[in-house]
Amino acid sequence: MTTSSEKAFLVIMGVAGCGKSSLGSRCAQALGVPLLEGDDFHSAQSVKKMRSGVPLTDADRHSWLDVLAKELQLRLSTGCVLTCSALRQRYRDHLRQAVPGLRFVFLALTPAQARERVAARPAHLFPVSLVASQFEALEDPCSEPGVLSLDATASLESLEADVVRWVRVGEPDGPVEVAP
Ligand SMILES: Nc1ncnc2c1ncn2[C@@H]1O[C@H](COP(=O)(O)OP(=O)(O)O)[C@@H](O)[C@H]1O
Ligand SMILES: O=C(O)[C@H](O)[C@@H](O)[C@H](O)[C@H](O)COP(=O)(O)O
Repeated sequence: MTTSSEKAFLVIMGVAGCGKSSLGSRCAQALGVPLLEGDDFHSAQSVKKMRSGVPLTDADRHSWLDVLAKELQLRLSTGCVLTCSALRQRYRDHLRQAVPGLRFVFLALTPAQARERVAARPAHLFPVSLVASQFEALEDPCSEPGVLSLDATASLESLEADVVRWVRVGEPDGPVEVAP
């Protein structure tokens, strides 16, 4: 349970287009904690790679996660909501090392739904051709502790309400699935 003296620390995770930024900003506001947009911390080289349709490697993501871990540690006294793809378990563990007990909200959707959403925002750095590689990298976090798995196609209002309830009311042992 998160009490008023204990600040919320959450990562909103999932593939490109799942709604991390949209839900993250709402949750940060609702929970009264700062928002950290993980994409703002990619290196120029990684941004260039993604823009040109080349998926990031573990090594690209390792240095990015190092930066994000430091940014999380700078917010230990305030809590925060971080948006970060965090596709593999080792990436999530990297962030957990910075903030023990860090919680993850996983926005689940199908490859077709992700492609449709990414294709609808052509000015964005992430091309639709890379969506398949996101699903290849994705390791389902549902067996890990402190994970709330949500249907990314639910309304943002209901997703926000589910997250706020989870943070404020507490979590049972193990992952939680909330129906849309
Ligand atoms: N729950 C939702 N229902 C409908 N559309 C959504 C939802 N969440 C996000 N979107 C839309 O999907 C697209 C991708 O959302 P975004 O928040 O940028 O995802 P991400 O940060 O994971 O790439 C945006 O056009 C956004 O408006
Ligand atoms: O690990 C990765 O491959 C990247 O983090 C990747 O997921 C990308 O940065 C975003 O997903 C694109 O930006 P959006 O998340 O805003 O779509």
